[in-house]
Amino acid sequence: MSSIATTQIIRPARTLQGSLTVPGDKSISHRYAMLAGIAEGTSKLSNFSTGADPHSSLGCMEALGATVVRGADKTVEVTGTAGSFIQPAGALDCGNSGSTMRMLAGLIAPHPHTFTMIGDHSLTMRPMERIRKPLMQMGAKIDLVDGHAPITIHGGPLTAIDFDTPIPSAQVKTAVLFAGLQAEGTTSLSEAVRTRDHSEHALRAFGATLTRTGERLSIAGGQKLKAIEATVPGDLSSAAFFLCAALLFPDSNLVLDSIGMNPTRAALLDVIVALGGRIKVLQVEEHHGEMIGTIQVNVAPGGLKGAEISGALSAQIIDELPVLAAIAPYTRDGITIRDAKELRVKESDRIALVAKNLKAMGAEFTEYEDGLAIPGNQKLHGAVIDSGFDHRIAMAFSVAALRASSENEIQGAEAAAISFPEFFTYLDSLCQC
Ligand SMILES: O=C(O)C1=C[C@@H](OP(=O)(O)O)[C@@H](O)[C@H](O)C1
Ligand SMILES: C=C(OP(=O)(O)O)C(=O)O
Repeated sequence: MSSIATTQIIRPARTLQGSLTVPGDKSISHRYAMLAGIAEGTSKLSNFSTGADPHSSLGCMEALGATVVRGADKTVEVTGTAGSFIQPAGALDCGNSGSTMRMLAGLIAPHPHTFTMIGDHSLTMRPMERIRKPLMQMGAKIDLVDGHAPITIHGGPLTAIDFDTPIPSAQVKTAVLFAGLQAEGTTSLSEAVRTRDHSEHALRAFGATLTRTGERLSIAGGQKLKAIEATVPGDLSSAAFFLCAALLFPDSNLVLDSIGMNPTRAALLDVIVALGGRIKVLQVEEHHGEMIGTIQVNVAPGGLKGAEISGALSAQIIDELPVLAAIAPYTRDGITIRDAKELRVKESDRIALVAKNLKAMGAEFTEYEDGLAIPGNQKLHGAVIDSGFDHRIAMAFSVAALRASSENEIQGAEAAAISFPEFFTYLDSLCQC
């Protein structure tokens, strides 16, 4: 994050009421931006994410020869390169976005150019060997610096592989699928944990054929993509902050419309119900394979219970774990999170930062290498919160602050703009003091 540091004061609230339309899903926006950039024709994307990260992907597509027109009302038109990226004039700047760097690496590796991919300080600390390995197996020549960006890709023809993803990562899966789309032969892969399947839906929407046999996904190389018109569903990972905030007040009532409810992304809703939240699905429809719905959330009369989150579930709600940890002290039985070591290599070490900020607010907890155990029934006080310039930490602790006994100061609050620039405005309008 390079913008000017800002601090937000969050005061304790009494309730949360109202309805909300969150901006377009970050994961889907990345994929539509990239596939539109390689497709033939002009894709018209509505409700594109307002977060800085998917705009990093758009910027990279422009550098690779696509034309991008950003409309006023969250519409983006991308005229693609019909399968041929150009040699970019400079480095591809992925900003703060792991998704951009990892997924784009697979998309560009088959092209006969030399690419350099760079990112900000946080992105430069994140592991990139995980994409180098399968892409190298396909024949790509990729240089990293000690396992990290800057990444240099000496692009050229790739051949198909059979790949078993060792870590649950939709970004790695996507890098392999995007490379496989352009490789010689049929690439297949299987995942130990089934991660978000937006890439599979997006590839099909742009005209590619993908097959699934049991847990194995296959994609034949040499397929050409065609532009689409699409509306990006609202981002459930952004909505998560408001869903969890609503759980903190017995008389809250929140309606979320046009929200993405893809089953591989929606496990948070099951956790909320297990915790004692009530979710009513008011309407649901499908668009390009993605479920979009309207939901209403409030708290059941018994209040919030507790939850144990581990195994595949931790991978499926990895981005929502910080906010669940932040509300854990206010539950009755607490929340335990295990098998979430990946949190340590996100935009920050999210386990360490959650621990630091819970401690600052006076909470008790146990920190593990792969998670946290946070007892319930605790009273938290105001503190200075260190976001670590990590968007999800800034927003998670803004939610924790709503039930503290005094105001909290969120330092590095501008990080929210990475995925959800409107977050503080919406929080202000929905919360009643
Ligand atoms: O595919 C995606 O859009 C994402 C996958 C997850 O990362 P990993 O693939 O590293 O698990 C997630 O944390 C990230 O916010 C977005
Ligand atoms: C981890 C995240 O994103 P990325 O990996 O794309 O930086 C996130 O948004 O929480």
